[in-house]
Amino acid sequence: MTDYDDLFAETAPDGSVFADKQALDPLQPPETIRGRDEHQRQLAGMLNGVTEGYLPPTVTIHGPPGTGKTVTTRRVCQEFAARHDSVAVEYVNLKECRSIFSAAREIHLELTGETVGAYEGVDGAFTGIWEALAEYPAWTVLILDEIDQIKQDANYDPSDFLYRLLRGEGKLKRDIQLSAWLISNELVEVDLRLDSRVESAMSDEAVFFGPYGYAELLTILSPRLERAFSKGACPEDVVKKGISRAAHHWGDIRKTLTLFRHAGELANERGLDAVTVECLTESMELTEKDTTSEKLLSLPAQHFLVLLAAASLRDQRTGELAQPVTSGQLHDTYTQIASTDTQVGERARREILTDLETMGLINTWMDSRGSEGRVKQIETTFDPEWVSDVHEQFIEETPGLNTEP
Ligand SMILES: Nc1ncnc2c1ncn2[C@@H]1O[C@H](COP(=O)(O)OP(=O)(O)OP(=O)(O)O)[C@@H](O)[C@H]1O
Repeated sequence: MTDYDDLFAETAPDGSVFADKQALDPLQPPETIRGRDEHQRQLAGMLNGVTEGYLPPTVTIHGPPGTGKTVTTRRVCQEFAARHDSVAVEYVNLKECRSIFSAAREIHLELTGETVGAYEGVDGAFTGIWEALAEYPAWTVLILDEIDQIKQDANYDPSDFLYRLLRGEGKLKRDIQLSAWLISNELVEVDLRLDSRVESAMSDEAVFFGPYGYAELLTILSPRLERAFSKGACPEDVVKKGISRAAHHWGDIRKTLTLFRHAGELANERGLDAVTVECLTESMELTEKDTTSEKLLSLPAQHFLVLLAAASLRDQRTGELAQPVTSGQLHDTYTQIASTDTQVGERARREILTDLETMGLINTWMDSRGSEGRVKQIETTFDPEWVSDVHEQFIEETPGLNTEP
């Protein structure tokens, strides 16, 4: 029988470097938005358009992961709405939405609390959304996070989707203005000129969030690190070194928080009183692998298969994974690993490669091969073994996906 006193005593943290580990959780909302003053000014300026009777129909907030797009946008909008009765803000995360219908259904659910049946279709969802908005204040900002996910629907066209969403206001008896704020890693090009009421020059605005630099990461992280670690357990030189490396390699706050969490865990495992530069160096690799694996596991199935094909070819002599691979080699490997009923054509694969490059997972370039002409080369931006490492888990989490061993 288990002796629980012993069990809990043995597993209790002993002399941990952490005082409040939760402070390193990226999901923890920060008390204050730091290091994004210019962006907050830009967003506030747009919201203040309300006082002049104008909000842009769409605003694209774009930039690489972990650069504070969501947290800054939500905070500025909420604070503005709290000061203006005529303004409402709604936030919808579309990260699970792989189709136009699921996106429309998610927005409907957020605004009404009710689920739209599949039989009601996209039109039914839009109608429900507009019925709900009829009860809203004169100005509504609808924040649509991770809108790039809908791209997986081959019929998705951002201009058409937003046109359908925004033009609904014309159907209302009373005047209400809807402004869609789109958060995405890429710039979403929206052209609402289909609608003669919207002047193209005024139709959309874009705000870019670049990777964080050293000074910004330091201002954002200092209070969190102070809370997270016991006094003296994360010395100043380690903090500076960690932040400098994180700024140089990523500029991503989420990865930087993970970097310090792993470094602290390594220090604990080794019975140290404080995090050392060695812990940090090892944590860099762990963090890179962790965050990349997470990204790989959230890829759409075909994207994963194409990446797997780019990272599965072994050098016959050394047994090492071959990098880079040519597009011809990728094609051969892809047709071997993807079962016939799941394979997509060459054009779709080319588009997927472009997506993977935008996501920062691969680099591609053209090489001149004399008589063979120009050949496309493809290389992963990380250790290619990591794709095989998550292969099994990916299959388990993706029902219906068949791959050959
Ligand atoms: N300027 C900031 N001030 C304070 N905390 C921040 C700031 N930027 C980011 N954070 C912290 O980092 C977390 C992640 O930021 P956020 O989700 O806004 O990034 P993002 O750019 O939207 O990322 P993604 O594109 O991956 O969704 C936030 O929940 C917050 O805890």
